[in-house]
Amino acid sequence: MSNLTQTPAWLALEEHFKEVSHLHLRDLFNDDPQRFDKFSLESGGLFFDYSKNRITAQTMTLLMDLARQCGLEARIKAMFSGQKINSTEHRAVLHTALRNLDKHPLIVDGEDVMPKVNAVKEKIGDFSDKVRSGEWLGYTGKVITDIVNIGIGGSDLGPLMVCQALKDYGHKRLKMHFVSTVDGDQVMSVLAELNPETTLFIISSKTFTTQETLTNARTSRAWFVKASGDEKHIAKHFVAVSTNAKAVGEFGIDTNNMFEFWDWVGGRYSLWSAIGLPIAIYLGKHNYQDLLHGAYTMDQHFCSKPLEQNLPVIMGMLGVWYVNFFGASTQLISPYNQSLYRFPAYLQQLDMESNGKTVDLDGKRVNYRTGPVVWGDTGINGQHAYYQLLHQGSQIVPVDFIATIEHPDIPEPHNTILMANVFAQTEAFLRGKNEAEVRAELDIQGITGEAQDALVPHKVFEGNRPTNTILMQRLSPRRLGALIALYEHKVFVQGTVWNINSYDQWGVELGKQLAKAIEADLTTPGLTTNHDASTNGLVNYYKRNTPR
Ligand SMILES: O=P(O)(O)OC[C@H]1O[C@](O)(CO)[C@@H](O)[C@@H]1O
Repeated sequence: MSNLTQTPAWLALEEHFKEVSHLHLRDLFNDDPQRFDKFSLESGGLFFDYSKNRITAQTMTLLMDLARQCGLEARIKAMFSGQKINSTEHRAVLHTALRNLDKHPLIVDGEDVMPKVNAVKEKIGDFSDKVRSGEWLGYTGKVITDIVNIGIGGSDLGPLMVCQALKDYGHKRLKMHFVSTVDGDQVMSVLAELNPETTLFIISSKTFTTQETLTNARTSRAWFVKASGDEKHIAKHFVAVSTNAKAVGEFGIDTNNMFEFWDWVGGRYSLWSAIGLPIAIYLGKHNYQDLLHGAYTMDQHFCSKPLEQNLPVIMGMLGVWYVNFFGASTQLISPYNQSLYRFPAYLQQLDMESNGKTVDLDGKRVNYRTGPVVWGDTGINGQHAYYQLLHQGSQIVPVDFIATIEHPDIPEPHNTILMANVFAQTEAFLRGKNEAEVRAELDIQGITGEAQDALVPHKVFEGNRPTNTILMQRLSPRRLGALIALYEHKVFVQGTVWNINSYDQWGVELGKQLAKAIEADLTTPGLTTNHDASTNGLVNYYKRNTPR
């Protein structure tokens, strides 16, 4: 599919947009009492209400036509069956194999990958059992109390997000720490809290070449060896998760203490692999398995449901509708559950590293918009910060509300107030407040005449702002697994329509390359002159002022 904007469905959507873009959600709801029932569905324990979108039944029909004309169904099959859809790296994309609970063989390069997937899963289960039960002891015979995951990007965000989201299921003796940035402040503050006798470090890096991770790992190892007095104790306190056994060995970690994964698992899709080791240790292998099970349920739904009833497809195509036809450039993720506070950051990598591309699968520059800027924080904090712009600003920002019905052990009225805000915000985005309503309110307050006229334009809300709402009973491993897989597949759907490779990330390489060169400049005496004037100026300013 070479020219998306010339497909019959795209052209039909352009015409359709002219007919429906002025329609107001208030009227769409008034005209159709069944709208909520028509535009909501449930899967994997996630209830998804998409009725508050600027769509009609015809919009959905055309969006599904577009998905079909872009070959979505065949592409789903291609991914799940292990075809090398990551074309620039010649790799299969098989994070779904890691949660393939039906254990069907999956052939990559002539080999069934399931036996090795299951063997690593077993190794993770055994190791996590040992650490949790206290069988795994530190060099002085004490049980492990602190786990430090050292990794960045996909080797950090997934485990971090899940451990925080599911902390109610976490082992009470174990404290989890995550070190990602090369800013030494983070690693030094974490180390300052720790007792080397009871700390386990997990060095997580797909490539085992990432500078930030290796720098933090070396600092931690030096701290540990100094405290323990002997390198031989490393074996009890350092394990690695990687695809690169050679580099792990060179770093000084016994490869028996390495948990393997494979190049067909993308970094931002890797929490299902051994990168999930901290999750398994903290939550226990049964909860970890439940997380995988939740994702598997969503995989099954995604593979089997017709596009019209397929949650990730609907979600993905709604995103296409806003990005490509309404010109939305951002997507807000608004979880109303404090435990999900790193979920937007996790989705930022998932979505933006996947679909932040401008070149299609044939190497041609696209002539349409692709992935939006994904951003967010917990919703209730957002309401008191940036929601003003969402309600009355000049751009359209689609919002995903994510909320949980039960919050065990939280006293009322906290949850009732929280949920009231979820529903109120989605209602406010839908209906807004028109001039007549504003005037009626001001009349009641006794503000009339010129004073009223002056205030009215400021108090009017246009409404008609699109939202999705995802509800789940409670934030459990299964529900979270399904939620993460939902977003993974949504990203896949959009990447398919935009005809881009969602599984490479060349865009992060240039900065890394230049940083290496500049690092050398920073430690070379004398004036630096080999960059543009601004970069030279900044480097030289730094060199003049850095205390050495
Ligand atoms: O796991 P690694 O190889 O250390 O990479 C960490 C992260 O760095 C990136 O390659 C981007 O620089 C991500 O895709 C990846 O998740």
